[in-house]
Amino acid sequence: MWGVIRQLAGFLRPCGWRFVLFFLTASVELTVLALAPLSFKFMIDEAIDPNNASAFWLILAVLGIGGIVGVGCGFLSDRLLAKMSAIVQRELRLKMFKQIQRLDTRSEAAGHKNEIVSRFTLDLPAIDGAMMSILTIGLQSLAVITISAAILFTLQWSMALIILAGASIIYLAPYLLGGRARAAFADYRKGLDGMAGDVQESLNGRMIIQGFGLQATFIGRFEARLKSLFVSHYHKNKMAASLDRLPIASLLAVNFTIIGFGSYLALNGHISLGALVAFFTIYTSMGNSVYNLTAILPSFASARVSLDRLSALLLEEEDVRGTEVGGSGNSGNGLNREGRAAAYTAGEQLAAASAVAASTVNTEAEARTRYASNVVDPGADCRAGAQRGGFLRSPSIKADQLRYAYNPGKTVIDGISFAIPAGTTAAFVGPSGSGKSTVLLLLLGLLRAQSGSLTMDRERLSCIDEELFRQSIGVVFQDSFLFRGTLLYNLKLGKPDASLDEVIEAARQADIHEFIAQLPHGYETVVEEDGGNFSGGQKQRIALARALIRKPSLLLLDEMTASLDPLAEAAVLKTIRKLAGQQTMVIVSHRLATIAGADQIFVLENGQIVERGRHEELLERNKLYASMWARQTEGTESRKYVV
Ligand SMILES: Nc1ncnc2c1ncn2[C@@H]1O[C@H](COP(=O)(O)OP(=O)(O)OP(=O)(O)O)[C@@H](O)[C@H]1O
Repeated sequence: MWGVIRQLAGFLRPCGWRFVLFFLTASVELTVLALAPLSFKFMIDEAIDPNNASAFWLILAVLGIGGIVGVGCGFLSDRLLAKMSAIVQRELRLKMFKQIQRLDTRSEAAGHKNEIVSRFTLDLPAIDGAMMSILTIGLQSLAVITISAAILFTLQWSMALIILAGASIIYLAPYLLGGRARAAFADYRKGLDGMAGDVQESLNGRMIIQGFGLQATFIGRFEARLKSLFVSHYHKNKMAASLDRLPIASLLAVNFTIIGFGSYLALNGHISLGALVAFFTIYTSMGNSVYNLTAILPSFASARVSLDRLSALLLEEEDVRGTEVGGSGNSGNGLNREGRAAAYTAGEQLAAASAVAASTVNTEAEARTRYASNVVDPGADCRAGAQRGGFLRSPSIKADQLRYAYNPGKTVIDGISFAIPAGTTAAFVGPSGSGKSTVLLLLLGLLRAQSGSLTMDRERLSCIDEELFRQSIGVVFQDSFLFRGTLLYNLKLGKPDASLDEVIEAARQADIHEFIAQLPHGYETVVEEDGGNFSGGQKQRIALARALIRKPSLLLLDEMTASLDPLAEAAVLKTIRKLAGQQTMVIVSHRLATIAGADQIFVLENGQIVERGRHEELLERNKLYASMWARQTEGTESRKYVV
């Protein structure tokens, strides 16, 4: 519980003066609330019993003024709390969103999209709920209990002692159940993630499900999911109810003891009637507070699980960066410096991630750190006064003994070396899984080689400012994702300050302007989810225009014609051919017709370059490339639409 409170307190840091003011106003309100029952003692013993009217009015006036001040402070603290909750959620949402932007594109965490989404929809609200509970019910109850306990001790110490002993018993059950409750909450949350994944998958794949008549299979699978979710749901509810019920039972036992013992003391003249009434009133409000505290325990257990899940994602990010830190140097490395700093801040804020998360995450973290310690530091000796910005002209590229493995022991890029002169077109081809896309991600700086060096214009990639570097390159992936918004919005993502003329010029270059111009809403046409209102070829050309609008000095194309029909492919290739020679271009493709006109072709097999040269040279060599070409052109007319 203290771990959760500590972490939540850390989140409140951005609230600054608001938190201090909240604490002050809440303290005034709570002191008034806790002292109010004492007025009964004074009213009975000082006013009613001795029949003293002036004491009566004085006590009433103090009570009234105290009430007004207390309520006023209460209103103010409510407003402050509302603002603080909104601030904390805004900060956490932003932090998480930033983390997602930095996630290694191929990391395991990035693959679990539903779990990431549920961090926003389930975990952040759970954390908000716990924070609100602590700052309202929790704070109020604690203040009332502390002040009441002090008053009770001054009124009658032996009864106060019994009450405190009773209060400890009330917390015993939740304490003992805590671990199991946490496990039950985590299990249920995981089940919900799985269910969300099923729903999303069945929506995404509905064409295949319906086309293959798989509805019954998927309903069956969902029923199986619901069956296990039912068990974890029931278990979670049972634990939450036990956390609720056991304290009530203990409270009743303590009540019984207090009523009996208090009345016995009054009966024998050990305490006054006023003191007895005050005692019971104070005890009742204290009992309520004790109960209220126990009632928020389930939200603690839930918040604990949510904090663990948040930490796991943030630490996952830190791990990935950790590999990069090892892999790309430290102080001299401009790339991702800001990202690492942010990851560290986030890591610090959630540093005290619970033992549960820490144990699972750390095992992997340790493995990665050990792995990363073997990594060469290519960023350690950036040239003094080196060009740190983006490229003004097309860069030359040189790779020397590049080596990369996603997982320790499984090398995917196995010591490759190549040189691509400025302004030329190079292609990486090879069988599926040979490492083509990995090379592209290395060139993009989205992955960092564990050893070897990669230079652009003789400057190490790790020395080049990441932001400026990305601004100078254009990239088109096989999945040419279009975002929600208009076509204009999607095209301008490549260059937010582009004028309409620039947009049209890029669209013309990508051979998509004519098509857009004849749409009823032209560039203002709204893109449906997943670009559903455009064909694959149209999406590819829109994506190409998005890349071209920034006039990139380096253009990277990853399997961009793989999912196109021959006609669409021919159109896109015509566009690419026009672009050849204008900038350095790297194309990754397993369709050789796409790249046959490239200045250099590198043939990858099992992460190694096994052949290199121009199309004709490779055909003459009559090895892997030639056999791939023969297989792809077998029975078809030789494809002419080459780069
Ligand atoms: N995130 C990842 N984690 C672990 N291994 C990965 C990951 N991504 C790719 N790999 C592995 O790395 C190897 C190279 O993958 P890559 O995607 O670079 O190949 P490719 O030549 O582009 O394949 P394809 O033509 O099928 O797209 C493959 O064996 C693949 O299974």
